[in-house]
Amino acid sequence: MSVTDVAREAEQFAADAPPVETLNALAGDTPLLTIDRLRAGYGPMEILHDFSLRVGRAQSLCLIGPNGAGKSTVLHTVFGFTSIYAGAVRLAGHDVTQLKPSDKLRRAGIAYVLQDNSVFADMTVEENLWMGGYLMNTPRGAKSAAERIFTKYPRLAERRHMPARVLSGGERRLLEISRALVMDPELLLIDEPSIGLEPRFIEMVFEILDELQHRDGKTILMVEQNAKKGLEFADIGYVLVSGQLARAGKGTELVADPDVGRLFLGG
Ligand SMILES: Nc1ncnc2c1ncn2[C@@H]1O[C@H](COP(=O)(O)OP(=O)(O)OP(=O)(O)O)[C@@H](O)[C@H]1O
Repeated sequence: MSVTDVAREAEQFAADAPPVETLNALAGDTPLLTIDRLRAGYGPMEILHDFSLRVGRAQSLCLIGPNGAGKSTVLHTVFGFTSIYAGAVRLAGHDVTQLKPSDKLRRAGIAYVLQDNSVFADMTVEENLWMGGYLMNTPRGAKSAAERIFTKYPRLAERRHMPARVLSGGERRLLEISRALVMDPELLLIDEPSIGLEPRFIEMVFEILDELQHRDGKTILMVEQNAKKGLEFADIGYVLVSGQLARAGKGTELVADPDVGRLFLGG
């Protein structure tokens, strides 16, 4: 099948959006994040069209889909980086649609781990963590949060006085995730956790995410270019095509779905 055929078939796939009842059933009785009929984009350019999403407390949801489908734009929108033309974003029933990113972090308990390498390379590991608490009222709060994280991740503790630039790729990603944990968020938005990492570090990152979800009760909304890995990890998978929701199901069910496999998991 040619690339054009795949693209055409993926578009047809998108014409069949799942009903909101399916999204509700997947998220269970206590949705933490609810997105309803969202239209959002950048300036005048609408990227997400009538997009809805539900993820329950302490659940994980992975967005997959072709390049440019708008997966990262969903995360940008939840965090407050896009223009929202219609629809609503709610966290635990509270409307957070128009909250700015600093308030998402400080008041709503949403943290965002960016796709790009975002460590402050010339700062130490410890200083990077303190930066995660820059919105706290006192530096002491950030410092004690950093100590909590060092107890949890000895790998970072052993390197606390080293500049972040000397860390391996996996350690950098651990530091980025940890920095987002300083404010003790309830919802973690993670863009491409495995991008650019060697296989052994990919496993490490997914183990950390698993622990955050299942031990610490964090809710995770992520985008993952390694779609199979992301769907195997997540409770819920959504397939996004051209800014529209094309399919939603349990992650493991989507991995086993032959259409999803052929069109989005490389066969
Ligand atoms: N900050 C921005 N300003 C303007 N347009 C943007 C911005 N970020 C993304 N876009 C556009 O929005 C569209 C969707 O991009 P997005 O990054 O959300 O897709 P994606 O599904 O995450 O893609 P990929 O898998 O390639 O990362 C693209 O056409 C992109 O050019």
